[in-house]
Amino acid sequence: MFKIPHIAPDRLPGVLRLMPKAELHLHIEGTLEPELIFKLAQRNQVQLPYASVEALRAAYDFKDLQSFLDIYYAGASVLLHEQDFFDMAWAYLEKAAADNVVHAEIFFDPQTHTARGVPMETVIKGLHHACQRAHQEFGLSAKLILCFLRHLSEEDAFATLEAALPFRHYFIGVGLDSSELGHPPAKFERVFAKCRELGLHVVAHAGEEGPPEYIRDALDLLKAERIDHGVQAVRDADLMKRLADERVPLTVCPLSNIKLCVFPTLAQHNLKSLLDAGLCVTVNSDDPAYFGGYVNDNYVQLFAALGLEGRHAYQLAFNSFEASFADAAQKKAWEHGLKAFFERLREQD
Ligand SMILES: Nc1ncnc2[nH]cnc12
Ligand SMILES: [Zn+2]
Repeated sequence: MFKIPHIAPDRLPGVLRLMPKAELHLHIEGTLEPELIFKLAQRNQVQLPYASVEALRAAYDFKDLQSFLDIYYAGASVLLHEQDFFDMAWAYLEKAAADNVVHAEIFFDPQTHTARGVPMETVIKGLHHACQRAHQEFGLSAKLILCFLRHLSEEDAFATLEAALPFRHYFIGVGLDSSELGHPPAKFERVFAKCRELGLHVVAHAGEEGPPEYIRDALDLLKAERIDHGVQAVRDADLMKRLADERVPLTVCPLSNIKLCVFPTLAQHNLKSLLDAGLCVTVNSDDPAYFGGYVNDNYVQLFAALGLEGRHAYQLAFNSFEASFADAAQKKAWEHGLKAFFERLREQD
């Protein structure tokens, strides 16, 4: 077994920031910073219901998932042209590269845009070109995952899939997001079956606010390969055992869970219990522009609040590569790089 060197607590934040990692739960529309929202609003002559960047930021005081989603969809209304989607994704990818993210699997919500008359092609090509450039400039591999909005109908999801098929080679999978309670996975069983037939990877948000049954249904009905959030699994011992036995990855988003009142404080977050139970947990930022931090902020604040150590850092980064949809050779290379990173820390001791 690879021996992780002890890292003094004061060195840990620096190590977490420098450590190579993958980000697997990131909504690109959730990276729109207020400054960019205002810039795009001006460029596209879109009227915003907030007087200033400060007034918009002051509204980021959420009581649950729905209160966040209402503002998040309003923020996305400034995106109209391919350049807008490029600019949004590029701003995120620059930050991700600075955070030593070597691989990102990025969610996008096409229905938020097509419902406003923005063509699917505009959305996907703008995002794709930013991903391509990040690979060229930073060596960061960035892949897209198309999410269906679960508060809309399955029929709408089918129409969205149809519209996206001409651009099939620009995205690697599909996901399910938006308002969870009252919109169980069963609602999307047929469209997910179709996506699997098309060879797309499938993931789903489940157990963020919703009950453990939604996680089980995401696995059994949608055949989800990863569960986004999944923190409510702790309420069901059988489900916990299954998630551990099958090593189903959970893409956990600590700062998101605090901002949306899933846990009262970071110190009360259950990520350590999930890790200790042997689950393949990963750390991610969800909607960093709204939740107060990008992926490294999630790592650093979580580690401080829960008293996590170097071995947890290694495990979480390792899990992020294991849980990714990259091919086996690529995963091996990243895992090798991660080990080399921790070996170098030992030499510096
Ligand atoms: N945390 C989240 N849960 C569900 N849908 C989302 N869309 C963007 N962020 C989300
Ligand atoms: Zn999410």
